[in-house]
Amino acid sequence: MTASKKDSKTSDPRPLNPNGPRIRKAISAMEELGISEDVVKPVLNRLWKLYNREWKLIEDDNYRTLADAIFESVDDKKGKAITMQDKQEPSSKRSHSSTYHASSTQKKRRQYCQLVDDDDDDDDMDHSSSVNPSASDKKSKISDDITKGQEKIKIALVNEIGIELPEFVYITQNTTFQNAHVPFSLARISDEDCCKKCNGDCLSSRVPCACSRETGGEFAYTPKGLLKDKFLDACIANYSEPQKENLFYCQGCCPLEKAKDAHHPEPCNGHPLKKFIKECWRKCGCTMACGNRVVQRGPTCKLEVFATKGKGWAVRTLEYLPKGSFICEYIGEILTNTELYERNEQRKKKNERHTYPVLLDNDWGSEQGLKDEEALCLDATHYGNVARFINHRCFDSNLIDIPVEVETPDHHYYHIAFFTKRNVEANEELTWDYGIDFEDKLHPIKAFRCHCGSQYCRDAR
Ligand SMILES: C[S@@+](CC[C@H](N)C(=O)[O-])C[C@H]1O[C@@H](n2cnc3c(N)ncnc32)[C@H](O)[C@@H]1O
Repeated sequence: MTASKKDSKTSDPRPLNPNGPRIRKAISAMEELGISEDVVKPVLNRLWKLYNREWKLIEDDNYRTLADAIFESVDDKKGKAITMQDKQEPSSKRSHSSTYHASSTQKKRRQYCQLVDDDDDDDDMDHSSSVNPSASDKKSKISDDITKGQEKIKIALVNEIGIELPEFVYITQNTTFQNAHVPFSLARISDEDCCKKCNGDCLSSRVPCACSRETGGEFAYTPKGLLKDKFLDACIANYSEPQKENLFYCQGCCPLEKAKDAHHPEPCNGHPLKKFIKECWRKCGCTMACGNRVVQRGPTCKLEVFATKGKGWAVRTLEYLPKGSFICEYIGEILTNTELYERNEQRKKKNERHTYPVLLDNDWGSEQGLKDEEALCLDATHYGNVARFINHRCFDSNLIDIPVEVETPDHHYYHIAFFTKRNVEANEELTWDYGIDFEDKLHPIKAFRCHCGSQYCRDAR
C-alpha cells in the first residue's frame, strides 16, 4: 500500500529550491510587474508553505495570489495597520442577501495576515477527513448563519485560514432551470402508491403502508429517524470495488455522449444504479411528523462550513452523529444535461477551480431513448445549500448519497440525500465519494487534483 498524500506532504522537510524552474518562473512573472527578486522570494516562500507546497494555487490566474500578497506586504511595511474592522465587511452589509462575495481588498488582507500569523505553524495542516482539534480556538466567524434563517438550524461559516469567500444564493428546495422537465403531478401517483388512509405516523402502524413497497415492504428508517442498518449496508455494498461492476449502460444514445457529439456519440461509459428510499408524499394521509418523512423535513444536525488549505471550503459536524443519520440534501438548479454541458464549456474558459454539478443519472441505464429534457442534473454553482460545500473522499468517505423519491415515482427526477455511513465524531469533516474517474477528463463532473487523504485515493498521480 502506498503512503497517503498527507504523510508525504506534512513530513516533507525540503525547503523551497531557490533555483527550481517554478520559482524562477514566478520570479520572472513578478519582475514583469516591476517587483524585484529579493521582494518576491520571502513572500513566495511563505505562500508555498501556506498552501502546503501546492504550486498550482500560487500559479493560478497568472500568479495573482502571489502579486496580491507582495502588495500587501509592501503596504504593511509602509505602516498601514490592519485592524479587525478592516478585515471583515460590516455585518449590516453582509446581511442584505444570501450572496457572499469577498472584495479584493478583503482577500488581499486576509492572505497577508495569514502569511504573517501562520508562518511557523502551517505544517500542522491536515488534508484528511479526521477530527480537527483546532476547530474551536482559531475560528474567525464570517457568518452566523449562511442559510439566512431558511433552515431549522443555523449553519455558521468560519474562515480560519483566509481563503476567498464563496458567492452563491442559499436555497432550500431544488429549482428548475428553463426547459428541464420535472414531472410533479399528483395524477402520476396512483392511489396504490401512496397511503391516503394513514394518519399520524406510518412507522407506528402494525402493518407497513404502501409507501414501504419501494424498500421491500419495510420502511428504510428506524423510529429514531436513522437509516436501518440492513438498508444502509446494502447501499454501501453497491459502492464496493470494483465500481464498474455496479454500472448500467444506456440502451439508446447516452445523454452525456450526445451532448459532447450529437452526430457521432461514443458508447455509454455506464451509470450507477442505486437503491431508492421512498418517503410518504403530499397525497398521503400521514402528518409531516411521520417517521417516513425524514429528508423532506430538512437538516437538523449541527453543521459548520469551514476553510481548508487544499480543498477550498468544507463541511464538518459539530456534534456526534450515529451511523445512518440524515445530514442534508444536495440542493441546486435542476438542469438538462445539455445545459450543464454548455455551462461547463463556459467554465472551462474561465478556469473555475471548484465545480458543483451532480448527475441524476440513476435510471439512465434502464431507459430507452431518453429525451434531452428528461436527462437531468443538479448544479449548485449559483444556487445551492450547505451540501455544495461537502468535499470528495475516495471510497472511505463518512457519507453516502442515496436517491430519494419525495413527490414523483418517476426516476428522471429525484432528491439526493446524504446519510452517515458510520458513527461520526464531533468536528469531523463530512465527505462523500463523488464517484469520479480521475482519468476521464471529459466527464461533466470535472476531475481535480484529489487531496482526500484516503489510503484508497484513486487519484494516484
Ligand atoms: C462541490 S464542491 C465542494 C466545495 C468546495 N471545496 C468549495 O470550496 O466550494 C467540489 C469542488 O471542491 C474541490 N474538492 C472537493 N473535494 C476535493 C478533494 N478531495 N481534493 C481536492 N479538491 C477537492 C474541487 O475543486 C471540486 O471541484
